[in-house]
Amino acid sequence: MGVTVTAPSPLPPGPRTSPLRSALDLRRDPLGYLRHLRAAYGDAFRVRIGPREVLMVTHPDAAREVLVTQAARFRKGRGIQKMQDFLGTGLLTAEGQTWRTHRRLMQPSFHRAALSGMADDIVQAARPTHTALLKAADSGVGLEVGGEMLRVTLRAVASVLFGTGLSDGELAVVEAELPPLLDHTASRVRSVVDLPRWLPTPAGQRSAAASRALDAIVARIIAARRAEQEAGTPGNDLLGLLLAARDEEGGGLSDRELRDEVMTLFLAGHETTANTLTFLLLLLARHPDVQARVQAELRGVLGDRDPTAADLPRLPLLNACIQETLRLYPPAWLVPRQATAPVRVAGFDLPEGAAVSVCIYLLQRHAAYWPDPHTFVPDRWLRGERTPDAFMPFGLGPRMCIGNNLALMEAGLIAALLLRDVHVTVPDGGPTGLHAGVTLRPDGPVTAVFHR
Ligand code: HEM
Repeated sequence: MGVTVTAPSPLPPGPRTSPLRSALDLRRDPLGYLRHLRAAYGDAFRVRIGPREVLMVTHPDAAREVLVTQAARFRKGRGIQKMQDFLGTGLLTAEGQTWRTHRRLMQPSFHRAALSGMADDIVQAARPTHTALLKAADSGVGLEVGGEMLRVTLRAVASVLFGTGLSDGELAVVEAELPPLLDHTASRVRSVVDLPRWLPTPAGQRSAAASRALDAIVARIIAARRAEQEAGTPGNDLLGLLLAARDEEGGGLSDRELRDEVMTLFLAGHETTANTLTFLLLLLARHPDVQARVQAELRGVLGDRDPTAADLPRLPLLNACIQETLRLYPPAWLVPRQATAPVRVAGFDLPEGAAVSVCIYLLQRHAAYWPDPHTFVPDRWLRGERTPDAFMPFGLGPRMCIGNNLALMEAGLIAALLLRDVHVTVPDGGPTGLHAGVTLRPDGPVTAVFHR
């Protein structure tokens, strides 16, 4: 009987710099450093991030190995696991059977047909921003777009989740309390040294108080909705659908599970979509010719009407601009994993426990897949020159974003409403650098001047 002996693969290539040097390079300019490493070592390379060596993957085939074909041999990276402090066990952080059960229960609520009924709520949630932009246009005063987009997507997620169930006072609490909580969560995810949770740091205490305030609101709404459901009127917002969701045995989500999922959807669906809209406005300001064509498209299809879900497929150029924005600036630019068994990725054998990250940012600018990879060319999508293999802003495989249709609908509706009536310019050109934290965003304020 023959024995097959597989030769051990070489170690992935990577710099021989000291951990300190690597930490400094990563801190100063993470994307520039990773770009430099790819140029020096190829599509898969080794880089030290904090205390760990990580295999960085920037090629679609290797990304598929990690996220699709061998997905069962990975769990989420350590950073994501730290989010459990605030999120509890929601879709983003759950693993194994718990994740499978929740994903199966929640998936139908995120199908396009279920979501299209929420389009009007999204447009209403964007109304205050629309008014703010018109006012800014009339006064000629600059407006910081990044903050405005965070506010509008927070209101949009709140309205999709709760419909009109959130009182104005509660919305104000959510608007005040959620951002610091999300920031604190993001900084815990990024931090290399974990302070114990019981250590009373000011940011920790602030976020614990915020968490309590939000919990009280979510608990009140869940209780009210359960009562309405028992009375036969569950409501068609996302919370109503989640409350009504049942698995094959007739089981649903408990109050605690619903709370964790609601917080997860706030976290996952808020800043990602806001950053997409901020980059979109910045890119259109830098490409006034494209912006003029987008506006002509919007006026042709909408006239003076508000956008609806049915309008979105009739706005090919706007959609192409959103896709091209997501290609150049994927908000979830890095997807980290940890191997739960020995695996082979990009031809390298990795032991159980190895850290692997898919760098969506570099992958979507891969020169073998995208001609002129660093340039904003929305028309490539209209000409059918897109390469679906090398485009994965929402990830791939079983853990792919559950909110992708919602995000595209939300970005499309908000952009259509705003750009129908105003032309955006960024007189100082806007920040040239990127902040690559948990999400990717411009590394400074984007101060826009609007014109009617
Ligand atoms: C442009 C906006 C968005 C982008 C770029 C984005 C991107 C992603 C990516 C790349 C993942 C996969 C992470 C991984 O595999 O580790 C993910 C997961 C997820 N996203 Fe999104 N997302 C966006 C908007 C949303 C929205 C609007 C929601 C819901 C309100 C949402 C909810 C989720 C959830 C719950 C997960 C975890 C899914 C699971 O593990 O089963 N996302 N997102």
